[in-house]
Amino acid sequence: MIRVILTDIEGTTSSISFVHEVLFPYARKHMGEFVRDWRHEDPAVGEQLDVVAEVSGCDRDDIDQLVQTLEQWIDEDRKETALKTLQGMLWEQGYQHGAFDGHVYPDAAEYLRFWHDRGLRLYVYSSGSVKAQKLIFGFSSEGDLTPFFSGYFDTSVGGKKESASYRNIIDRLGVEPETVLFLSDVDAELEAAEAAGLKTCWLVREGNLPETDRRPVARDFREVDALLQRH
Ligand SMILES: CSCCC(=O)C(=O)COP(=O)(O)O
Ligand SMILES: [Mg+2]
Repeated sequence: MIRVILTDIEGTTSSISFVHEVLFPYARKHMGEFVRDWRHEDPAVGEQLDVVAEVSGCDRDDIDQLVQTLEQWIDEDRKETALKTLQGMLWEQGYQHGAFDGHVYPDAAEYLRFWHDRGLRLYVYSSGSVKAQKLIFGFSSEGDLTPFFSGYFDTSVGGKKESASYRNIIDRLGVEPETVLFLSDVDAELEAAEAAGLKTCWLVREGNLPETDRRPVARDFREVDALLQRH
């Protein structure tokens, strides 16, 4: 019996194109100005720059090199926690200034509400920081969806392709792994979740459905709901 839904964002609740064509370019454009303006004002920015220097081996005092590293990480779609934390901070300005709304598929919004109202507990697990997760759902094209979520997990629990991360989440939720359904568009994330004992469903929002009997596949959250009815 599924009691908890744990969902990915990019490619699952939200389009890949919104993340790659709106959020990442905004971060790429504003990163330099953001870290230069805020590194002395906000200790949290300085802390993340310490981590960037440590991970990359850059000189902590060379702000140009640090910015260049962050821009390169954005181009490479690196899931570095420090980058993701800084992105969350600067996207806040974009959402607040109305530069964009968070894209959420209408079917995702509809069924998140429906599952919440039916008593399922909903959580997010994304490489985007918890702040970025709350922003995309709080400023979403479908309205404020944050009241439906009971909690958020980012890469501070571990990478999404590592099964230990899912075991961490299960420990924190205090539930049996087989009562949790993890939704994602990435095969390797689903495999890691399955190795930790979670149930999974593969979201394929675009293109042909893969031929697989390894796990259920759904085009949208309506099809996920049909799967839930069978559990
Ligand atoms: C929280 S919106 C930004 C998403 C993001 O930065 C990202 O890397 C997407 O990762 P996901 O784990 O949601 O596929
Ligand atoms: Mg994804």
